[in-house]
Amino acid sequence: MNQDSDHQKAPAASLRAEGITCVRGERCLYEGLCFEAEPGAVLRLAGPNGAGKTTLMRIVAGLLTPTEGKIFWGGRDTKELGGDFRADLLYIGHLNGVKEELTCLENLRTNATLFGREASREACLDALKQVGLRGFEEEPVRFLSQGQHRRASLSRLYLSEDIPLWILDEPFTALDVKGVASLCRLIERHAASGGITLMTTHQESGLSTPGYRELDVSDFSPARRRARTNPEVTHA
Ligand SMILES: Nc1ncnc2c1ncn2[C@@H]1O[C@H](COP(=O)(O)OP(=O)(O)OP(=O)(O)O)[C@@H](O)[C@H]1O
Repeated sequence: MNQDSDHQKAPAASLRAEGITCVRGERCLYEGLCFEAEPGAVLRLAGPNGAGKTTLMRIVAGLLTPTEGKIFWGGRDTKELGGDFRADLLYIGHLNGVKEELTCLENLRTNATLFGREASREACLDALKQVGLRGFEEEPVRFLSQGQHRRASLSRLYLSEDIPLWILDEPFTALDVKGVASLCRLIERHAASGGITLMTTHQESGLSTPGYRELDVSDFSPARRRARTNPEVTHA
């Protein structure tokens, strides 16, 4: 656990997507997509490139409005919850979200401040140690390798174990074997304490937690739906 114990863990809530339809450009990615994730769930979004996994994570995080459908947190519409929902989630996109010109330590502290959270120097140093970046704390992020960039971004998780919902887009990309293993352990620990992780990855991670399951978003594509309702249609 991180040593910054000031943060109270928010009460566990469940996450539910109901009837999500999303049209991007000319294309309908999915229709009537639904899922429910209870406390302790690790839900991996699966599907081929372009199926709409990132899009769905952005919809859940409130960064994108679906064509139809709603997201519920603890049974309440996240649009109505607004800031109360945003305070309960941490979103790490595949673009890393770190400022190149800032050092690893400055990135962590600035990020915490942006989200209205306290993060002592000691807690930040500990988080950097957890991701193997001890010794790089004063290094501007632009001098780091791709995998170290990823680690700098993921170090935020170690300061966010009390945040109940993690949304992680391709968190394992560029990580070495040890980095993948320690991220798996962290996600498993988050789940064991009632947190929910919504994530996507194209690589097998070896995540092992009772709440792990997968949702293939392409199962909700219009072509698949048509094939289900009319079994004569065998291909998209
Ligand atoms: N801003 C946008 N405007 C229009 N279409 C977009 C936009 N962003 C993404 N798309 C389209 O939406 C579709 C889904 O993209 P998305 O990034 O969600 O897929 P993905 O399943 O995460 O793919 P990958 O596995 O390659 O990361 C793609 O066809 C993409 O071209």
